[in-house]
Amino acid sequence: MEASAGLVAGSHNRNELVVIHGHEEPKSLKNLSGQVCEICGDEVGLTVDGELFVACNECGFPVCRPCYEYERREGTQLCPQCKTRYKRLKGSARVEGDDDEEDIDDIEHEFNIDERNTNTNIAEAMLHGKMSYGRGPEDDDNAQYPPVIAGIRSRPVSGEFPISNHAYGEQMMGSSLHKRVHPYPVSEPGSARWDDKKEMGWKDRMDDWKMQQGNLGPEPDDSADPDMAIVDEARQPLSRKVPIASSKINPYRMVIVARLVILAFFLRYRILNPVHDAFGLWLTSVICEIWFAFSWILDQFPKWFPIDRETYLDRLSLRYEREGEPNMLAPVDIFVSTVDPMKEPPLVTANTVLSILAMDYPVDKISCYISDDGASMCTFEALSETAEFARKWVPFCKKFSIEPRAPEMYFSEKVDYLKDKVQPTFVKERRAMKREYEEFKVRINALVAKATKVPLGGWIMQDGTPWPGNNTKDHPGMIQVFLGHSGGHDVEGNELPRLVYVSREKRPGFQHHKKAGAMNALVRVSGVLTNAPFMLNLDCDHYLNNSKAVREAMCFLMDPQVGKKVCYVQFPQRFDGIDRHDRYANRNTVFFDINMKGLDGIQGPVYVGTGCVFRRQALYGYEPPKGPKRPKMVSCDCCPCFGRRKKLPKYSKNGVNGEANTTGFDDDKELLMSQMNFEKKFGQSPIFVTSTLMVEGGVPPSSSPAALLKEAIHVISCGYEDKTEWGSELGWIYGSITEDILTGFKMHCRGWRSIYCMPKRAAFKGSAPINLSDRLNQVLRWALGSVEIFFSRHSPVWYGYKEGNLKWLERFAYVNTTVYPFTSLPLLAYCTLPAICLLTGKFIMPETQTLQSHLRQSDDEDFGELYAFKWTTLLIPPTTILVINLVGVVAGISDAINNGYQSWGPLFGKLFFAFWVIVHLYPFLKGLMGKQNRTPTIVVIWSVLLASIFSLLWVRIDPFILKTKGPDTKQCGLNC
Ligand SMILES: O=c1ccn([C@@H]2O[C@H](COP(=O)(O)OP(=O)(O)O[C@H]3O[C@H](CO)[C@@H](O)[C@H](O)[C@H]3O)[C@@H](O)[C@H]2O)c(=O)[nH]1
Ligand SMILES: [Mn+2]
Ligand SMILES: [Zn+2]
Ligand SMILES: [Zn+2]
Repeated sequence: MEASAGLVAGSHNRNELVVIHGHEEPKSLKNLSGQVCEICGDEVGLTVDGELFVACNECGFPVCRPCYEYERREGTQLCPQCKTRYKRLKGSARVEGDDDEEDIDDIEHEFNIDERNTNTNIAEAMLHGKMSYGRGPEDDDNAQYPPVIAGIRSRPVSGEFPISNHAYGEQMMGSSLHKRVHPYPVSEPGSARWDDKKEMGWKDRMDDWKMQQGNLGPEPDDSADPDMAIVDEARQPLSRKVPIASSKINPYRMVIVARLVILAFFLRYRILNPVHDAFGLWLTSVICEIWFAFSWILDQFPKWFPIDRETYLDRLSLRYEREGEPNMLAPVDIFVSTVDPMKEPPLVTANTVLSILAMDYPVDKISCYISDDGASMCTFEALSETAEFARKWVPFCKKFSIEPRAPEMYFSEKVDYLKDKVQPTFVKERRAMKREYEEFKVRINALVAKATKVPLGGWIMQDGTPWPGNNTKDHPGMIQVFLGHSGGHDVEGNELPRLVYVSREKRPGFQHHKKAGAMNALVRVSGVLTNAPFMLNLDCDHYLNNSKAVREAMCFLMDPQVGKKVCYVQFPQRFDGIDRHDRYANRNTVFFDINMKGLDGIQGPVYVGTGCVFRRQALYGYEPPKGPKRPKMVSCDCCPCFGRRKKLPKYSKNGVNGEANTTGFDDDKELLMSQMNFEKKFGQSPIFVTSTLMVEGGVPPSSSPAALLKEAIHVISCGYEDKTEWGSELGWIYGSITEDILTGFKMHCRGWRSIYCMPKRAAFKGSAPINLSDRLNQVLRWALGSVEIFFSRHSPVWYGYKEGNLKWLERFAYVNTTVYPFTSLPLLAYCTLPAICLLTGKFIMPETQTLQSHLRQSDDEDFGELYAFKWTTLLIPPTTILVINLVGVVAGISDAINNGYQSWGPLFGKLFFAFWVIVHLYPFLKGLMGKQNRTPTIVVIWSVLLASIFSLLWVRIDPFILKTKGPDTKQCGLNC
């Protein structure tokens, strides 16, 4: 336990827990066994009878008793080698799910009950901490969350509040001098496995290259040449576009075209053949069909050029993290938004924050800003606890390069000790850390439990002063800086990233613009405090699942060739805890795996509100740099602003034409004028305005931390945005509850491009609404947001033609995202039509006889032959569908007859849909049957053939059948 001593310092209640897991064998016996445990490296030890302890009777894989107990209790419950389920051995505690009774003798039952009781009170309470997602398998659905308040550390609130410079110090100024260069752990054992291949690829090539050199000459010159190879490698592009193979995409394109042609003919026919005795029905249906056709086109065409991308993290590191030189990776400010601690549990937010603080990036270059729109003391205190816990958690993550770095998810994943064992102390430290985390959870849950009843007179902070946010709708702005350069180090003495709590001022009568407003407040606070050139935006329930995600983004944003025109890098939204069937379509597969890739091939993916790394300059309403892709070196060390002026053409209305003024400030008046202009746009904060001029980021060296904090409070005051361009041209754009679409749209209109980045290991993961009403609410909200945009001045239908920067396919996509909710109306109408038809006996299609005569007419036309060919081919799909459905109906009914009464229920639903389709195709069927001699035989043959193939395939792969029938047969096999 010495190795983890540092990690557990200051904790409590450990005694009981240690006993549970502790080694109990007397020392003398222990030394006798000699065999080493393959999990922890300790001796396996002997049993009470003096025999060697054997955990697995199947293969005898050496595992010591504590490891065995732990595995049974909280691990995989399997032997790491042969994967046989561990049996319960003499003297070991019962574990939920134990069904192997054979090895248990009765004498031990009493003992087990006792031990179980002592275990439950703390360990189980901790395991079952309140967490609405990512539950480990040890949590069952009815788990009660006892409000365990015992053992809560009394923790002094650090520094004064709301403005505290306690945790602040001089890190603002000294940010360019890196105290600790944190090299990218290329060769660290166990460093994230998912991209080892890429790393190895490069290393292999280096080795190959060295080998070749060695073979060529007797004495390879190993001083200069490998360096040259590294330099060459570092010069290579940081990412690559991987076009989708044309063999893959062309069939898809052909289908689009084919459908388009069919659609055209279909509509032509529908329009030219009104049904006179049911004109209203006909008109309604035709209008609906035209709308469906239109929205289908809007949806299809932006998918025309999908692309994939590949990143080279090793080159990024070679280029910007040279050994012996300061780390040149760009700083990143991370924004996390949260509102209501009851709906967005602090433990979830804490996990997000911990995953951010532990990310694989130089610590002095990341700052995490939490926006608390709920002004909740619970969130604040939880964050303070989180900062404290991060001191242990962050070094643990980095030491063992674990993934993911959100503890809840990490501990809910099982470890395979044979594969994952990287360092001898890992197993023990992991267990110690798990315990630490469980204690942390108890503390957070206690805070939440406390927060449910507001005391009379409001909340009081630990130092006795009232919480400034007691009135959530009327309170001052609050900022607290945790961690960071002088704010405390981790348990190993290393620096930690800055963590900043921000709650913007709220006053009655001021619009706060929800998330967009919160984000804009963070843009300004971070501009004043750290001013990183890039910022990552996350919802509080989206944790970092891939510790290298920001590096992935930097492969695009910092690329000298493609980077300068990239406004943001969007990652797909992935979710935990979705049921296997994705009942509520949370996964949005088509959107995130097809549409977004398609957009990436045009002008870039839309911004989806979370999991996105922005270029700060793009949020400031600037246009991308024009001209050659490779930028000229414009940098100026003497002052913060003038290296920048060249790139400010949009803000040069008053004659500040950058092109002429690259060399520096030649005119003080001009400077003053532009300063005034800037304040009109950015608001009355000289410090913030100056920060906007620094392309490479950083804060002016002259400013004191105290002054900066004062200014930060100023820029989050509620009147700050009055008469500025915030929300209309700058930052997150207001005017819709789906602010994300608008924000990205504005950037694309200015000519920026965005990038879609899909690393193999999902970059971020969120928790999706897992109950129907939440999900419906969310979908409704998104739909309303889209409609808002559609009718606003920013509607993609009419906005942004003047500049001509928005590519037309990209515009299509944006129109589609704002117009799709309208589809619900014609869809509703269209679905009602069949019922109306059934009731009235009328139909939206003319009599089938008309259809046939009509077709003969067209034979006389110029392209008659082509048309006739199409006609026969076009008959195949509907005939196929018809036959499949008929087959389905027959099969379904006969199946139900065989299986008896209870299987009729689900059948009716299916029959309904089959009939639905058949009903739709009924006129068509009548047409086929009525004029049997006229139906080309080939059509019938093909259709029956296709239908039987599909039916067979369907029967074979239907997961429903597999699922329900599997266990049944097995059970039968056991019982009979
Ligand atoms: O006044 C508010 C309201 C919301 N939020 C935050 O905004 C985020 C999104 O809000 P939520 O209610 O969770 O909406 P969702 O529908 O779950 O979010 C999706 O849809 C939103 C609107 O399109 C996007 O902004 C989100 O990033 C995206 O995940 C959350 O982090 C909230 O904490 C605030 O900061 N202040
Ligand atoms: Mn959400
Ligand atoms: Zn062991
Ligand atoms: Zn085994």
